[in-house]
Amino acid sequence: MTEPVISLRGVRADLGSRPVLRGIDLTVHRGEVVALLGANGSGKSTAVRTVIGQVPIGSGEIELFGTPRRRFRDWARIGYVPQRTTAAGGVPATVTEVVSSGRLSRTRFGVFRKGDREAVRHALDLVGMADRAKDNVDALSGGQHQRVLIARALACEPELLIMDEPMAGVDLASQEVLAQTLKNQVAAGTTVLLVLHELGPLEPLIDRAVVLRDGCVQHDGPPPKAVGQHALPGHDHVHPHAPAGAEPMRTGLLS
Ligand SMILES: Nc1ncnc2c1ncn2[C@@H]1O[C@H](COP(=O)(O)OP(=O)(O)OP(=O)(O)O)[C@@H](O)[C@H]1O
Repeated sequence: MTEPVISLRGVRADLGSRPVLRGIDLTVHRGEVVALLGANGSGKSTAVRTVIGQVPIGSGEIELFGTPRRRFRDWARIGYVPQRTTAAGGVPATVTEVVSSGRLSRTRFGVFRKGDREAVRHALDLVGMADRAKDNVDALSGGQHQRVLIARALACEPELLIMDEPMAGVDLASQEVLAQTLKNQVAAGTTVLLVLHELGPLEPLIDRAVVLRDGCVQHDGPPPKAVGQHALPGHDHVHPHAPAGAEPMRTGLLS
């Protein structure tokens, strides 16, 4: 087994007065692709948000690349794709501007050099959006927005990719592009933690599934076969996101 890239031990977290994570153990080793599954409200998003420091933990320990999270500073090693939101995004920006924001952590004092601009172009190529580089993100479909968010995460050439429901509300063509992009990343050695509500087209890539139920780990092992997570006991997921083909969603791209 390779060394742990993400390690959560006994992690508890409350949101408001509600205990949302009730003692989670989760380890992702270098090179692994782990799917975090579970019903709506089981704590999947909260778990990944504790990993990247967006949700404080009440107790337990989190390590990133073997370093306690509170001392971890090397955020350029991690690409994060947040859960899509239907809330209005606000700031007008081009596709290149959004993807460039993902490269900032690799620059010195925010100054873009040739290599940085090339990395941004390459990230856009990877998700098949190079021809939309100058477009305003408001002009994109939901699936294209998601490709841009993934390009933003790839722009820093991360060793670890954390994605919260990357396929949610994404049209079939974009799903195929994203699955292929992810496959290439995994082949190149990137470690991946994905929140999913079903395995879908990513199923062949998944090494291990961790299923949450009411803030606890219910299963940690081989992914449920072929049928996806819907076959698991206790599954009652109603997906909250807009269907494919709906009006372009605003994703809060710059937040
Ligand atoms: N800011 C908040 N304040 C209070 N409760 C919250 C907050 N955010 C989330 N919750 C609650 O915490 C629980 C876990 O939410 P979380 O988003 O982690 O679940 P999830 O498994 O990712 O669900 P989904 O599949 O719907 O995205 C839910 O019951 C949710 O209502």
